[in-house]
Amino acid sequence: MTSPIDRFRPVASAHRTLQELAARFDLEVRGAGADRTGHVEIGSVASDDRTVGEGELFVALPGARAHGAAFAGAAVARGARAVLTDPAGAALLADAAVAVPVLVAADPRELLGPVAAWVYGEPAERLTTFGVTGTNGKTTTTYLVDHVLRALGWKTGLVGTVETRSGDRVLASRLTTPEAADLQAVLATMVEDEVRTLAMEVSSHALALHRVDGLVFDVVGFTNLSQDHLDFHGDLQSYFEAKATLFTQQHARRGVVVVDDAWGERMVGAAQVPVTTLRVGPAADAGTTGAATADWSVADVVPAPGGTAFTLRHRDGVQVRTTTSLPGHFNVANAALALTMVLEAGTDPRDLEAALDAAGGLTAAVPGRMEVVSEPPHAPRVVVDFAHNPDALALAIEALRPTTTGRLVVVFGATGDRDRGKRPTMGAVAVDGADVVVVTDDDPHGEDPAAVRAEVLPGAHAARDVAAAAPEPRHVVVSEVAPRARAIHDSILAAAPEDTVLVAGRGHEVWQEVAGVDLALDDRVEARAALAARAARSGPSAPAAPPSRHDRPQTVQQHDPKEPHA
Ligand SMILES: CC(=O)N[C@H]1[C@@H](OP(=O)(O)OP(=O)(O)OC[C@H]2O[C@@H](n3ccc(=O)[nH]c3=O)[C@H](O)[C@@H]2O)O[C@H](CO)[C@@H](O)[C@@H]1O[C@H](C)C(=O)N[C@@H](C)C(=O)N[C@H](CCC(=O)O)C(=O)O
Ligand SMILES: Nc1ncnc2c1ncn2[C@@H]1O[C@H](COP(=O)(O)OP(=O)(O)OP(=O)(O)O)[C@@H](O)[C@H]1O
Repeated sequence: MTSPIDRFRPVASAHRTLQELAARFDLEVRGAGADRTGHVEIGSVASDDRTVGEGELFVALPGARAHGAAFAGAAVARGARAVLTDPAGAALLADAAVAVPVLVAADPRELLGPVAAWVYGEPAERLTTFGVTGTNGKTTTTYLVDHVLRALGWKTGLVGTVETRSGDRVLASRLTTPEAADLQAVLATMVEDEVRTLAMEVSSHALALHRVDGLVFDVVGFTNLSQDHLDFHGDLQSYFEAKATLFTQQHARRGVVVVDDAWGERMVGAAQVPVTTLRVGPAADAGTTGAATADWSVADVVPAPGGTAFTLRHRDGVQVRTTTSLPGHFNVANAALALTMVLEAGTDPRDLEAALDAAGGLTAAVPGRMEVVSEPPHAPRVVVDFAHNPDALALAIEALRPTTTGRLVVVFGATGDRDRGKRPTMGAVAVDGADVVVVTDDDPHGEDPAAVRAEVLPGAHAARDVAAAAPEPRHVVVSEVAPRARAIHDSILAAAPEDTVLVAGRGHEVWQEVAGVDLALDDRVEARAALAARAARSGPSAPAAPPSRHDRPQTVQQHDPKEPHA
């Protein structure tokens, strides 16, 4: 039976028997056919019944919304030959009299990765693997690692928020870091596709939920830590601790840590694997602040044709000079981290510099990350970015300020049903950096969009009043406009050609979840429609404006990459 959810799955696999599986992982066997496990072969593993194919092991996990055992019957109907579950799941299956053997473990979530890796023949061992964690910069750094590896001539694989790629084959991602069974199937597919390297994002959710168990990365990287995801982790310390588990022998052989913030220093202290430090420093003093104490530092950051040039220098004198086309000082940090990770994997710095020279520098385009939709002189500069927490929003604004000759306009909202604490702070940081702040909706999910905006606005209003009363007053305009497409449209139409309009928070996303329904909404599409409307307004020779959807959002099927649901 074909899978209703697209995913990578290897064509061939080791075909282990249930008897071998039970012996290898010390599993109790119950249920129908428990005495014939030596004759039952499994070729692949799934933890969601909607992805099950013929001859699979279905791992039924207890979850926040359901117990996977509730879907075991459907999984067997789709071809599952056995079920692995916990004692509670086994009890449910005994009642349901499921017609296949049931393997029982105390915590099958912890076993899922190692079991899948074993079934697929430990594919990660045949790849050079890079894992990136941190609050901001995972996607960008992962793309940059991939870009560097390709420049070096490797056939590469990539796993992250935007897409999953095995060589030239691409699927849109549902989670930033896939569930363990799906991840191991991706790795096995990459081995079949003769991919040699993996660059992958590792979210804190993935670490807490054992999605990367069974995978030991050759090199892991840490970008930074700031407030996000506290709805899941509770507090920053727990969030940090989840990230820190990546820097243990269970998950990594060595690590690279950006030590620009205190969390980086703490990560070095917490790491249980050898760690190399990288200090990029703030834009003003890159390469000087604390550079002497870090293994690698960044120096000589200057504007260059097509981007920013910088030197990554080891304290023993070895260095690599290159350029990145991605705007913003934080992207120099992402680029430096990507280079350091590749160097830590054993690449010769001279080979790296030569490969980057031949490739024209770090020119990776990252969808929805500081993506420039239009440039002056005839239209305002419009930039779509994924910044959806206070730190990222502040840095995205800061990155655009030096090159904005007019007003800096920021259109953004906060996510519903997620970390409420960051809402007023986002309002405040937007006002601190911009001239015009338009508060709109992000993904409201199940929350009333107006109620989410009402928690962002007090932060914006308070910061606006402080700015107006300062010795050198700034008069920031704060408004509330919804729905989001209207906010984008109105802001672009109102902007002067010398202004910059930053549309922040949703980046590459193409669905907006409102009251449990996903609406088609792509900030880049809306921005282009508004730009075309501007062009049509300013002269008869201008191209006709495509219709904007801002008054009539289209209802579509469920799928939302940032806050996905299975
Ligand atoms: C907190 C969290 O991450 N939860 C994820 C987790 O949910 P859960 O364990 O509670 O599972 P559940 O929905 O109760 O279902 C129980 C079991 O039944 C299975 N099931 C469920 C329904 C069904 O029809 N058939 C079926 O087989 C499920 O696959 C699961 O194994 O497993 C589910 C199945 O894979 C995920 O959909 C769900 O993602 C939730 C919805 C989610 O949005 N996660 C986000 C927050 C997330 O993980 N984000 C990070 C990135 C964060 C960032 O840095 O921005 C990510 O790595 O993507
Ligand atoms: N090194 C960085 N430091 C701070 N902010 C950054 C950094 N890199 C990117 N950002 C900002 O964070 C946003 C998200 O970047 P990116 O998608 O690369 O990070 P991420 O860690 O994958 O995010 P998420 O976990 O939310 O998917 C960008 O759009 C940009 O505004």
